Amino acid sequence: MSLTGMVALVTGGAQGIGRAVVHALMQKAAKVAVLDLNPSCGEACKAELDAEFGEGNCIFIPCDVSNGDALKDAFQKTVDTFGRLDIVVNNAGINNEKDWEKTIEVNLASVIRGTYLALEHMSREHGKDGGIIINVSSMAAFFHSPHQPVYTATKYGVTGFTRAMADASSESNYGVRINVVCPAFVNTPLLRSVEHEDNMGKFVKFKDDFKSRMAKFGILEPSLIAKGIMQLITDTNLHGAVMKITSSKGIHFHTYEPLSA
Ligand SMILES: NC(=O)C1=CN([C@@H]2O[C@H](COP(=O)(O)OP(=O)(O)OC[C@H]3O[C@@H](n4cnc5c(N)ncnc54)[C@H](O)[C@@H]3O)[C@@H](O)[C@H]2O)C=CC1
Ligand SMILES: CC/C=C\C[C@H](O)/C=C/C=C\C=C\C=C\C(=O)[C@@H](O)C/C=C\CCC(=O)O
Repeated sequence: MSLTGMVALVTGGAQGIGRAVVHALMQKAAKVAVLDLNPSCGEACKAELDAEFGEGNCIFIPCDVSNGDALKDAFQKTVDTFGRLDIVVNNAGINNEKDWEKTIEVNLASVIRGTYLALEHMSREHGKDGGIIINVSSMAAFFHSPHQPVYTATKYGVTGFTRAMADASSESNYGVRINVVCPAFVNTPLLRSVEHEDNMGKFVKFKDDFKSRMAKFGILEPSLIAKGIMQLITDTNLHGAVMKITSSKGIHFHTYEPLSA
């Protein structure tokens, strides 16, 4: 599947996993809207991408995804700028057990909002041509993280919501493929937040245990997660897929037991 001329929107695209996904998309000639809370990272990211791929192929939109109006405006600005929207990666996420309400807002509520906004701009039910949505969960949705109970809850939620929306898309003929990716530990600034009481709250006392888990399970590079997400985007057979990415098994898929009472 060629991405030439397609338009993608990536939340949290200025660093980490999102930055790697943005680069991979532009390598495939997609145009990209980078949404991020961090203006300095965002501007630097855009400057680097303009230098590598030429101007006019990406825009940076300062946006707090937990602000519903700002997120809605950012989607509209993307379509106003590039004329269409084909791919949405709801990637932005935080690790904050101290301000756990914020974690729910960013990691779960904003993914739900981003999915619904994506459907407004891509679904046949809105007279559009279809598209692809990728939501970013975590292996925490399979190996709950005892030191991140709320983060874990949000990632279970993202996985369940995405699977349900994939079924809804099929049954309603939205024309939109919807998949979720569940990475294990990845070498990004987020991972380093386990050291900080501002992020971990009362769970910071377990940081050595957390780091032992990281050592045990291994630490992945953002480029591998981007590779997995590009597979979810370009393989038209993948819909409702739950991709897991771990050091032990690499890119693979979770299969669930058939539904039964
Ligand atoms: N790093 C890891 O070990 C893993 C990360 N993930 C998930 O991958 C996603 C990306 O995480 P990383 O790249 O590791 O984090 P990161 O902290 O390196 O990058 C996240 C980006 O999102 C932005 N962001 C944060 N809050 C935002 C908000 N409210 N609005 C807009 N942008 C916001 C940040 O400014 C940053 O540029 C998250 O959903 C995270 O939960 C999943 C599994 C493992
Ligand atoms: C601050 C960092 C925040 C989040 C990082 C990430 O989202 C959280 C990940 C939580 C758990 C990761 C689990 C990874 C598991 C694996 O890699 C599996 O391959 C382990 C396989 C078997 C383990 C069996 C066992 O020994 O228990």
